Amino acid sequence: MADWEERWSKSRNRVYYFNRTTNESVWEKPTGFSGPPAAAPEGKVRASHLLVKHAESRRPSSWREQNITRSLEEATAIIAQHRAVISSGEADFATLARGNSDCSSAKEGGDLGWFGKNQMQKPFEDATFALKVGELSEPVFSDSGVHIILRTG
Ligand SMILES: O=C(O)CN(Cc1ccccc1)C(=O)c1nc(-c2ccccc2)[nH]c1C(=O)O
Repeated sequence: MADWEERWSKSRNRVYYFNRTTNESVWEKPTGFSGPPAAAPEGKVRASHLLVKHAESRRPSSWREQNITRSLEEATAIIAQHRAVISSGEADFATLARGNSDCSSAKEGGDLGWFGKNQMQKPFEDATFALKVGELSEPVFSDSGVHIILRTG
């Protein structure tokens, strides 16, 4: 198990796991993986996010809810509540994102992998690049909805 290492797939723009002993590559994190994180690709950051959509979102629909009607104000209050729970250590980011994020990345605990400039919406990019690794953003507003972002790499 200790032979696994995290690597970066440029073609798929996401991490994968390589076993140095068996030369096997897998997309899913092997259970018990505790190797060093992939080295940061030049000029890129890694982040997870929790997205709460609202009626004015560009696409007010998600895996969680077919037709999202909450208001921007309600979404902001929900995001603030999630932020408080994460900041208090009551729940971990990935667990909360997995169950509550309106983004398809919820399935990965909110992980978006590594990305560089000009890949994400500007408010999202600016907020992420302003974070230190391990830091949690304030609520961020984009065309998708309201986010909290955890910079992880
Ligand atoms: O799917 C759409 O038409 C609207 N989008 C994607 C989107 C939203 C704005 C601009 C470009 C693409 C979203 O609503 C969306 N945005 C995100 C997103 C936003 C910022 C960073 C990462 C993901 N996820 C989703 C999603 O459904 O899963």
